[in-house]
Amino acid sequence: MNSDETTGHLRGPLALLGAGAMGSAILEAVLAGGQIAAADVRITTLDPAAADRWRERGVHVADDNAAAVAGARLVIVAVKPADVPTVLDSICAALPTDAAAESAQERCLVVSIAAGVRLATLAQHLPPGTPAVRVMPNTPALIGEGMSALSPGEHAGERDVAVATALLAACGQVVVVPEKQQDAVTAISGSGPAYVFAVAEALIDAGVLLGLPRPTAAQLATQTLAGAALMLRESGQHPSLLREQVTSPGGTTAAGLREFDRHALKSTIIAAAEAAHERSRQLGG
Ligand SMILES: NC(=O)C1=CN([C@@H]2O[C@H](COP(=O)(O)OP(=O)(O)OC[C@H]3O[C@@H](n4cnc5c(N)ncnc54)[C@H](OP(=O)(O)O)[C@@H]3O)[C@@H](O)[C@H]2O)C=CC1
Ligand SMILES: O=C(O)[C@@H]1CCC=N1
Repeated sequence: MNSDETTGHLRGPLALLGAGAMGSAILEAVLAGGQIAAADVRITTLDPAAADRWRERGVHVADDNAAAVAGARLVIVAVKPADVPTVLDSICAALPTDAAAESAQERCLVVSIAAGVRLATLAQHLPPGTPAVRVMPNTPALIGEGMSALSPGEHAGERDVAVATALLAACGQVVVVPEKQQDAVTAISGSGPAYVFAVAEALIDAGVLLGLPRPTAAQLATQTLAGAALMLRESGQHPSLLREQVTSPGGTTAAGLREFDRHALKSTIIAAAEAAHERSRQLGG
């Protein structure tokens, strides 16, 4: 197997195909958590500056995707959804075939984080029997505060799920969901950080409009979002209850929240999630 069940350490080599925003965030988290050593990681990138930065960190930058995955025990596919079939086709010959992977030690688990791309599509472009897991992570993985939902494919066993879970636990919280829920997950936690950052931007701009210096507005908005999010998580209370505690009778919050209702904020957020859900379905073809 490719994870130590007692320590959660991953056994390399690990290949990361697509060291962009999300792939890099996962790699940073796994390296920071000590789940794997940099020397056990291979990446591919066309960006010479990024290649130099990773090399300085001790990560091996392979010449191409096939070279990166040769002998790997864990492959993370983090390219754009449309590029997944081509990338898988390019590594197929470098992966163990079902017959060749005689022991669990030799199995190579493929983890795809591509939005919308279904397990059936992964299977079509991988050697028969290759264990695969579909995952939807999010960028707070970079600081170990991510949310990942994973769905195991037909050939992924308990040990493969344990390996994927060990990988993603370095990034934050992990849940296992049926694949049919992945488009909804993408709409909520995958895209969710962007919704929150958009709210942060609006709150900062509002502070500036009301006369605050921008750095002060940014500090107030950032700590308010962080504090509220932590309170929500740590109290376990329903958000409506926490909102009521802020809303003094006849006070400022009620006046502000009335504008949320007037401009249909809740419907807007639901519509945004529905649009993201639909886009995830489209990306899956
Ligand atoms: N960003 C996010 O919050 C999340 C993203 N995802 C998923 O992660 C995947 C990547 O998204 P994101 O990180 O945002 O996108 P990026 O564009 O930042 O990353 C994609 C990376 O893949 C590289 N790449 C392109 N073609 C190849 C190839 N043939 N071989 C190896 N690398 C290649 C790109 O290099 P170059 O730029 O040089 O073309 C780029 O570095 C997507 O499938 C997305 O759905 C999932 C959850 C959240
Ligand atoms: O925007 C996207 O398509 C990716 C998937 C979820 C977050 N970012």
